[in-house]
Amino acid sequence: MINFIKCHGSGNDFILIDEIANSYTFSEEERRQLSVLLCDRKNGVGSDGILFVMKSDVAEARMRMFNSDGTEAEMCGNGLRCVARHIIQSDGRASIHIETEKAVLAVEQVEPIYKGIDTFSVDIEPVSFEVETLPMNYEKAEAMDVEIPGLSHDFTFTALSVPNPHIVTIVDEVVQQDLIDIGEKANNSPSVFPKGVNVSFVQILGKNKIFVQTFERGVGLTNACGTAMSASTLVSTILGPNDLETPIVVINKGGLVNCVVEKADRRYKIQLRGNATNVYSASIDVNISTSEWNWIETETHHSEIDKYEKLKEYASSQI
Ligand SMILES: N[C@@H](CCC[C@H](N)C(=O)O)C(=O)O
Repeated sequence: MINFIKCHGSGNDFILIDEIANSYTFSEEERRQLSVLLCDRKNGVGSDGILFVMKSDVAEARMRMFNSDGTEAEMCGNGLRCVARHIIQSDGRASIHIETEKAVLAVEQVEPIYKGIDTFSVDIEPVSFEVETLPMNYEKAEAMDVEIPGLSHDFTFTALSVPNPHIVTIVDEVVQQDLIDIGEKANNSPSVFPKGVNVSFVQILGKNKIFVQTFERGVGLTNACGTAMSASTLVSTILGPNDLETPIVVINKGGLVNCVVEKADRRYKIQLRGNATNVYSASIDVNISTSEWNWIETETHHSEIDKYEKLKEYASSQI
């Protein structure tokens, strides 16, 4: 039997499995198989990924994030807010640390970004523009606002890791089919992106206000991607009209978040602030070896869902 919480950050939805509270001990292969089985939107529970909450020797907890195709990501910004909420609400402290694959990150509960929405802030770092950190094979050490050979002649991209890999382009209008085409091409170009890449289109809506949509590595088109919105805020601060140290409103298909970019010496740090909404809690019976599973029990969190709908309505009125 597996207990989990179905949650989302900006409509980027996850199955959160607390391995500590439930004393689960999955093998690496089981985590991969569970992700493919349960994230499937047709025959599974349906989600963009699984968040495994594990013990940490250096922080209050450790987060591991698996995409719906079973690959593991270095980081997940929307997922980290959901894990932050989960640990903060059981721990009782409003400000803690969570270990991720590349860094131990500060997370905290902050002022609501919209009325009635419990809001969590997570640090997104380390940030690097060196192409080898994605990794990306390119003729120069950095790829800043350039055409990427083989991808498209119509768009210029900036490559960065936060620390998962991203390429970001600023467009006049987001054309979803272009994003899908480029996302698929980039993720089928191992000679350029040996570990794949998240691809984002950014539309500048005004000063300190952007719209972002992302084709995620290991998933495809999602409602929102937290690390992508952070990377897009940084790129549109360097190349566009956004201010440093100011909450940038980032509208997405699933709602909105705020991102704040800080610069110290030549290093950037981004804070991502937004919802972490629990949709339902569930128990399922799973046989990983036969890929069979059944619902045992679910409890829907109606009032959270209703409050989030209001934020979503407001966000879509802002595009
Ligand atoms: N949606 C996530 C990122 C999930 C991982 C990504 N698909 C990758 O493989 O890097 C977020 O909110 O950051």
